[in-house]
Amino acid sequence: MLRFSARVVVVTGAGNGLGKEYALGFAERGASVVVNDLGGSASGDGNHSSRPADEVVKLIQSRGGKAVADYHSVEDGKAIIETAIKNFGRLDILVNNAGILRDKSFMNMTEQDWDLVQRIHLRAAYLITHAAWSYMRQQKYGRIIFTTSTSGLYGNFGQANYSAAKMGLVGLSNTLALEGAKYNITCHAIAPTAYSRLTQDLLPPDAEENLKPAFVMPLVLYLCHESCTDTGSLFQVAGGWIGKVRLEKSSGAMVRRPNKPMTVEDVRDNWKDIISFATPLHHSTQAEQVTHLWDAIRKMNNNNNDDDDKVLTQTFSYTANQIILYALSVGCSLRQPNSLRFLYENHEEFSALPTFAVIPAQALSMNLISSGKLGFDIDLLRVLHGEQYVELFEPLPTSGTVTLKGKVVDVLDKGSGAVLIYDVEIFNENEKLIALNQFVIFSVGSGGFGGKKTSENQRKYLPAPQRKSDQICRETTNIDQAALYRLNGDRNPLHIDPSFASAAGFSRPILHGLCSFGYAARHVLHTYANDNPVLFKAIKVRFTKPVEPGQTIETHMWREGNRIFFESKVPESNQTVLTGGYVDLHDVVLNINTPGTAEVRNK
Ligand SMILES: CCCCCCC[C@@H](O)CC(=O)SCCNC(=O)CCNC(=O)[C@H](O)C(C)(C)COP(=O)(O)OP(=O)(O)OC[C@H]1O[C@@H](n2cnc3c(N)ncnc32)[C@H](O)[C@@H]1OP(=O)(O)O
Repeated sequence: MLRFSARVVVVTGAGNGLGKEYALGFAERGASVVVNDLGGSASGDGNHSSRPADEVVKLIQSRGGKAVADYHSVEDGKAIIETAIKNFGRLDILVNNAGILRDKSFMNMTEQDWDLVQRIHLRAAYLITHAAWSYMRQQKYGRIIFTTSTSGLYGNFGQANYSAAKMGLVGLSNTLALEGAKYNITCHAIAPTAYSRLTQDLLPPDAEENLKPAFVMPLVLYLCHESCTDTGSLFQVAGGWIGKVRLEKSSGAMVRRPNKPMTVEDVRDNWKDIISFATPLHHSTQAEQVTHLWDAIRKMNNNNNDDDDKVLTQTFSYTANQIILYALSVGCSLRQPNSLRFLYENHEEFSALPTFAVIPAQALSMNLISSGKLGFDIDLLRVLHGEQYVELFEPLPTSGTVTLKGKVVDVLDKGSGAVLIYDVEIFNENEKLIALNQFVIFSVGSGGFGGKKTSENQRKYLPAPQRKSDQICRETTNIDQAALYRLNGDRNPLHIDPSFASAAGFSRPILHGLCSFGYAARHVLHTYANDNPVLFKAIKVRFTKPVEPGQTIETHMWREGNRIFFESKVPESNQTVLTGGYVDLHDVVLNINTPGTAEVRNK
């Protein structure tokens, strides 16, 4: 049982409804409670009375609990906090609950209606929280709840003043969560719906039974318990249902073009992308949204290099056939029910596997070698695929013509070899950037030329967490896997010709790195996204050892939020072949209920 012994709680507006329920709940679990209530009317007009607060205090005391009444207006926030300090010597929890309504259509709303609601909800929450803050900071502990409303989140006719004040509280809670973090002060906003004197005229007849304040109280108590260290969240809660609410942003569009004036027509022409939620973004911190913005600006500015003779541009056309061939070549099979969408062009959700993005990009790689833009000659006998990064900005089209722009990012001297890093961007028919690839190619024995050793432009691979993997997916490749995969366009003889493979130092032809990459990506997508390609955002991996066709790829996965770390092993050789891998998802949809269960789909 979660207890609040030795904790001191202030609940504002605790004479009735939700506030009363919170006060009773805290007291029952051992807290000392300041029951604040001015005893005013729902509109804030008329006389005040000490009765509501006194009755709640009496009820608590009759049940053996500890409580004192406080009759100050929430506008006297400091005085309410002093009641807690004077009576109980400290303050741990503040529940901002008091409120009034002055509902009127916006047309008829007076300045007084507006100001009073702002004062009681927003300004008073500032005043009382500010008074509590210094105590909480000093003792390095605090739990704060702000009461927002679905009227603010979704709007509500006749509540312009209330909606505005309630959304103000969400912003206040978000920022205080950040400022309080290092002092162990957590802040949350809740949007409750409950039957009370404030809402009785607005709710349907069966609301009293189904929307009891008692169905909101347990969430507030849990958020205020010392064991709950989450902070900065917004919850909707009513009738026993609780859900977290977050902001969602469309993936949007960079409508500005390098060195061109930005016009109204640019906005009109990109409107579909600006408002499309096909691949929504969820930024949980300011830093995430700033990074996203600057990435978009940087990408746009980089496109300025169109005339740069280092950029290789070409188009690539494909049909559903290539989408299906690719899916088959990285292990998709009708044995897996969810794979039909990748294998059948008439399936209603026919889609490209997200890692299909490497196929157009690979076509450009081959031309890069012959274009002279590398600045040096490549010997296919020496090159091995070293690392790969793919990021999608929207799902790949299932047919059409895309434009590719490839550019060498850096050449590194690694001693035992040279490392070539190049980016390939993919644009759709509307010239929108839809995918980014970064290839890292290792040229064995070409190092020692005195070049730089690292590049800040190289996408970093990331080590897996130091714990046993959360999930494992295992699949055996076919002896003809490379023979099939090469039909996608990478006709490097290393993958089919025994004498070429032998000259390159291998006992037999090896699998394309991008083929094992496709398998591992499928494993993650299957396990954490229910094979839904729309949830895919980005992937990075390093190829550490070759895989031979016919061997098994066993992918170990660790989930950290929406990032899935992974490594792949080949049990037959007992070697780790892919390391430092991660897949970023827009959202996680777990496919396997029991953590750690191996999903075996041997052919
Ligand atoms: C434009 C051209 C287009 C051509 C496209 C053709 C693409 C395809 O057809 C080719 C393929 O698909 S090949 C198949 C897939 N790849 C493989 O099998 C490679 C497996 N990896 C290896 O064998 C070794 O890691 C190996 C050999 C890569 C490196 O091993 P070592 O030499 O033992 O290196 P090590 O001593 O471990 O490290 C030395 C420095 O190199 C860095 N490094 C290591 N592995 C790397 C890798 N995979 N990618 C990038 N860098 C890598 C290390 O970090 C180290 O650098 P530092 O000293 O700075 O830490």
